[in-house]
Amino acid sequence: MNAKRQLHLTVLGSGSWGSVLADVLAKNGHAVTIYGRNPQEIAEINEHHTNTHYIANLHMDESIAATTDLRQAVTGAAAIFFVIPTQAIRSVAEKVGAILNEEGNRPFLISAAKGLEEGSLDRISQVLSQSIPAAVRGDIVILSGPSHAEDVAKRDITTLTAASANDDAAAWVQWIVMNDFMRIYTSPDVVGVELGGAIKNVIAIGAGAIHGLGYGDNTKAALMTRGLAEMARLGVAFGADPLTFSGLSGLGDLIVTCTSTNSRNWRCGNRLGQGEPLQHILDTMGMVVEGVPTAKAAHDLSSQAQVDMPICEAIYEVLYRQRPLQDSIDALMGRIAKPEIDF
Ligand SMILES: NC(=O)C1=CN([C@@H]2O[C@H](COP(=O)(O)OP(=O)(O)OC[C@H]3O[C@@H](n4cnc5c(N)ncnc54)[C@H](O)[C@@H]3O)[C@@H](O)[C@H]2O)C=CC1
Ligand SMILES: O=C(CO)COP(=O)(O)O
Repeated sequence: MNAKRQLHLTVLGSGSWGSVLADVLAKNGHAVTIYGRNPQEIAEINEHHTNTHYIANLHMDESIAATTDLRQAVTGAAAIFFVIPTQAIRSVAEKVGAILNEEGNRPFLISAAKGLEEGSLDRISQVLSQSIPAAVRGDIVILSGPSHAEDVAKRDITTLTAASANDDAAAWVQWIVMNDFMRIYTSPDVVGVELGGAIKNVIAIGAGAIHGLGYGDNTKAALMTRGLAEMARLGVAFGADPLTFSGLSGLGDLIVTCTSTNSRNWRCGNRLGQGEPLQHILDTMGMVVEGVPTAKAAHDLSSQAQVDMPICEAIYEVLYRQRPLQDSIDALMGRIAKPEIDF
């Protein structure tokens, strides 16, 4: 991998995915800076090359420079990876935009986060393009797919999709991330890739919840397959290619998130299914559970666009309307009979 030309790449977010992605990029031969807001964690990365709260057993590449200084992090970067929770992206991106306006390095912007912004209901590429003017940045690329940080840290073979309106930008990201255990595909379908990554987190809360309630494999398969139909229906309403949802950022990520105890969304659902209150789960998870705010945004978006998403709606009602889980499941099963394919 060291045959690649060394680029200065910046990762914003020193949580589990940011730390592992920074490590992959550094091991690919690039000069990587990671930005975080927690001084203790940044000091731990610089001094011990670990980030134990977020990712156990990872010895990060010792060339990685960690900083709490956003200006230092983004100045001179060829690309900036946004790997912070969706709801925080706009505020960080606006600060990045102001810095780039003065520095003028015009980096590519890569989102590796998955969610919809509450209130605006925007996808992350929309948040980035609104917050950072086109004159001070390169193209926007979405990097998404089945990739639990814990498994990537172990160099488990992992596949992702790099999606951009500009094929060359997607191919560039493919080139900088790909190595002997990371295989990256490109896609022009930004809307489909982003909506798949966002909605699979909501469905994964449902998958955890049915597990916590004691349902078995048939129910899990039903939830995942009908959940996939819902994300595709939403995507098609916003111009996505329905085939994208059978790809890595749709079905692929749905599989990994709905079937793994590594998933924070699955774990949140599982604990809900066992009767724990949502707020207590969120207060003690210690990491982001993207499906919770995205369930609210998906509820608002599907209502506005008049897209039928009964499973996501049931999960929204459990999370935000205190509807008992079993009652929501019974209501789903009591719906009118219908054909399977109904775009
Ligand atoms: N963990 C994983 O396996 C994967 C996560 N993702 C996505 O990546 C995004 C980040 O997830 P994780 O790293 O797992 O979350 P995490 O909860 O492990 O870490 C989040 C990090 O963001 C930081 N942060 C939060 N608000 C911030 C702000 N305003 N400014 C600066 N930093 C801020 C936190 O301090 C923390 O370091 C999410 O959208 C997630 O869905 C995508 C693929 C894999
Ligand atoms: O997106 C992910 C894996 O691809 C991570 O999912 P969780 O946020 O549920 O852990």
